[in-house]
Amino acid sequence: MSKPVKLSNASDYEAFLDKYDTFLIDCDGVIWLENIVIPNLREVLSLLRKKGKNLLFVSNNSEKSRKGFKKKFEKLNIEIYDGEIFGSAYASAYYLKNIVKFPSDKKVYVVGNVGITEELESEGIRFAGAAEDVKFDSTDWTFANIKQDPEVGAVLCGFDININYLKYAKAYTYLHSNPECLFLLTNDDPTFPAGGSIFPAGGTIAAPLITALGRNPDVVLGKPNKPMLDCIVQKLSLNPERTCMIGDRLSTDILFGINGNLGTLLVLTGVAEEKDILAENARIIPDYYISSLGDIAILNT
Ligand SMILES: O=C(O)[C@H](O)[C@H](O)COP(=O)(O)O
Ligand SMILES: [Mg+2]
Repeated sequence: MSKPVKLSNASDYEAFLDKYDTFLIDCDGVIWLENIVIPNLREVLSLLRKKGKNLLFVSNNSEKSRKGFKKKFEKLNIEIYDGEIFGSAYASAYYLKNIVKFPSDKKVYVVGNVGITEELESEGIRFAGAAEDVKFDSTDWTFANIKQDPEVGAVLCGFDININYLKYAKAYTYLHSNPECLFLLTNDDPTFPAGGSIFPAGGTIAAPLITALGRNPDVVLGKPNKPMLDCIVQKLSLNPERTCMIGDRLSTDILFGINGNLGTLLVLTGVAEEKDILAENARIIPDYYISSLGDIAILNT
């Protein structure tokens, strides 16, 4: 397997940028770590814009809708425009509406937060669960109180900071009692970087359901999976040869780029480390890697 090329000086950066017109840029671990912007990232993004590059921010983070992401970009003072964000919550809503053609008389039961429900709303898809099942009194708990909504035709599971047993119990009953009920995950990342460490990510939330049901989800939307790429390709006309995926995780971002025949650049500011790609048994290898996307800012001087 060929070794990745390390980008480490101004001429490497120039040659790399010249190869591509469009950059699909991951967020957590590339642009920011939680609420801390990676050093010099703003400058690099404005350099890419000055060079006329197309930018699309492609994140598996389902906590935020496009609206929520836009607010975060603005709060962190990072330039952003409508149509430049594609998150896994939006991919899920887009997929249900345009690929599944989810019936308007059905609802999606959501194990997740406002990012998912805002995107379902934006695509006109009805839902249950999410915020309405956050608070319940466990002292009065009885399984007899788990009532099924007959309109639920899919369960969509993403990152959920308010996950609880009630949500699992409801999601399970929909999926167990109705083999037609679709089981979707926004993404299946095992971990994500934040606060100087890594933490369980959106992909861990569905694990109890998978165990209880004894089956995997029907579709996982986020990177590296094809549905996310199909949704992006259906919306924008991309020339894979002139498009590069930039990310911090091999099993999602870099594999996504490889699966889509895109160029790939791994940054070392998030989950993956240099040893992961240089090891003899490394399986997912980017075309390029760089310590930080912020390093490219030296081209501004
Ligand atoms: O499950 C999650 O929420 C993800 O691990 C995470 O936030 C990934 O976001 P990305 O790196 O794709 O922006
Ligand atoms: Mg990331």
